[in-house]
Amino acid sequence: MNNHNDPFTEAQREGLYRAIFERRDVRSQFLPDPIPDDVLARILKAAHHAPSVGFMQPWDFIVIDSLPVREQVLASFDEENAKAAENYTGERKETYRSLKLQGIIESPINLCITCDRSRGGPHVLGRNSIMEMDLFSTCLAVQNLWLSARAEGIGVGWVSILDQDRLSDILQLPEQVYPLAYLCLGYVSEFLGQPELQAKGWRSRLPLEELVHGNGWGKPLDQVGLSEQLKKH
Ligand SMILES: Cc1cc2c(cc1C)N(C[C@H](O)[C@H](O)[C@H](O)COP(=O)(O)O)c1[nH]c(=O)[nH]c(=O)c1N2
Repeated sequence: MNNHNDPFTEAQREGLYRAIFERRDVRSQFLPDPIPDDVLARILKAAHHAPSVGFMQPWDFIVIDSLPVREQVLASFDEENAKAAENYTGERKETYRSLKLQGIIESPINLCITCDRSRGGPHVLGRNSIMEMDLFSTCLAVQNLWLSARAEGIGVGWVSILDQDRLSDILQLPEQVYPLAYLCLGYVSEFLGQPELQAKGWRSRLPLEELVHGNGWGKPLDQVGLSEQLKKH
């Protein structure tokens, strides 16, 4: 029975939280199986239903299955990744080099989600003071896609170790269109139980209770009940 708040049933809530907690960034576990068009259309629709500043909907979705295009993107990754490795030394550098940070060729589909910075004209409701709001909106489309893909059993990996201008050239983006997210999509052999970077000892999830503050940065949380609850999660 629904009340005015129309809460989800317990099973529906569990499904939503399952998508959130079991979503993973996938690089190594892609299977070559194609993603059926109806499934891809569903997750694109989920992305398109993200909130956006002034209902700007600044996103476009570039579906990439061409091997030559993906090889060009991979070449940019290889170059940028070699530069990134130079930020580390010793054991950390070896660990960095051992990490697999993209699945561009192994995944059956790559998807670039872009942000058209001029969509809807120069004055977008809600974007008068902070111009980056269109970029933030597009990130929400990415997250919607990522979560719905998980619910469909499809893994997504975000590849950001790329030269942005080169990516724009490869994808022939117009000047005002920003390549916000380059994603690899595909069915997977498994979803890891924890972030791969944590499993490989790179970095761990921070305790939530250390990240929640009361009435100002670094101030203790006076809400005692909340504080206790956060420690449990
Ligand atoms: C904006 C942005 C950019 C990137 C990522 C994520 C996001 C949000 N991540 C994935 C990232 O490493 C991953 O989300 C975290 O390690 C947490 O793991 P789970 O996503 O929970 O599996 C990521 N991973 C990777 O292998 N190569 C990459 O270039 C990037 N880039």
